[in-house]
Amino acid sequence: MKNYITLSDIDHVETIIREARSLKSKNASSKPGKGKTLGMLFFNNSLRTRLSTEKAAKLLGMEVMVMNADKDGWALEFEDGAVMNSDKAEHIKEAAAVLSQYCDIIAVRAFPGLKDKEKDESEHVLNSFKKYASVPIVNLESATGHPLQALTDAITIQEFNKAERPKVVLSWAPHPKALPQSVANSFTEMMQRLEVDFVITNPEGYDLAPHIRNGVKVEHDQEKALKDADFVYIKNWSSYEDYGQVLNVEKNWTVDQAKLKNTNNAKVMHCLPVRRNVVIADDILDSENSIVIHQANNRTFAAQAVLKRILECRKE
Ligand SMILES: NCCC[C@H](NC(=O)CCC(=O)O)C(=O)O
Ligand SMILES: NC(=O)OP(=O)(O)O
Repeated sequence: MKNYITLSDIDHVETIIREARSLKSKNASSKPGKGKTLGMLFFNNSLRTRLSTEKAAKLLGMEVMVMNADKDGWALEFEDGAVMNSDKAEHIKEAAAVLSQYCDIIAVRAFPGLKDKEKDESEHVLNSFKKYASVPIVNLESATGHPLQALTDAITIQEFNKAERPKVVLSWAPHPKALPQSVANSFTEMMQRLEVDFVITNPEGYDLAPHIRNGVKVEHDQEKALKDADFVYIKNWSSYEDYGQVLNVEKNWTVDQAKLKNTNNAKVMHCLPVRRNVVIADDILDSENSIVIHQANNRTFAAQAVLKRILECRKE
């Protein structure tokens, strides 16, 4: 694996899930990261991604440097040929080249602006790092995807699954802020690569991008969609059609125990952080149905499997 920017960087999803689970089950003794440095740049807040990726890198023997790039670094210019006489002090060309001398892998979190669809879809931040850095790039959640989260989610579903072909439902939930589609996008892409029956449920106006859905069934009736579900993944995202907007939704989409009634005693997942009683009710989060804490733990092993692959590829 050269980079981990989108799920398409994984050839065989089952193999890397197996590897992550095996890393989880034993204390890694080999340290393929010895003498190597991971640099992590955050343009947005994080708890899990930041700490689980740092932990994963250290388990592999790596040194880790973390920077809150939005607060502590120079404001970066990404446009080629820009006349930098305003607020941007440093160009990505220099920043990425310099970082590549300090780090063996660069990991970046950069959410979408949610104003300009084309700009967000071009993934200009991640792709500029890829273009101007000379080391591998890892996506820590970008404008359109969160592939480390999706790998975590696949591991978690496999661990809890009892059915031959489980029914997995991605259910949109309300949120006061406009959030990225990234988590929902990567989860949707990942589910298409697993042996599951996958359904998305969201209000009208909230359908994910057609190239992400790729023919996946969208059921606008949440109750219908949840019927017989084995796993319910709950997540808010802002509108794709009315790009980045929070639309008026009449029905109550918050998931609570009453809504799980017709499921197959579904396990409930969320990437976290979750706003209690807006996205998911307390009566789920504090119940046996919730596997969100277990899921968050798997972030470490997903990151460990990905970093290990990248380190091994660099050695060849
Ligand atoms: N990586 C996990 C989720 C990150 C982000 N959530 C948030 O920004 C929530 C913030 C809040 O609840 O105010 C998202 O949905 O993509
Ligand atoms: N799930 C996740 O990415 O969490 P953080 O935003 O806290 O990193």
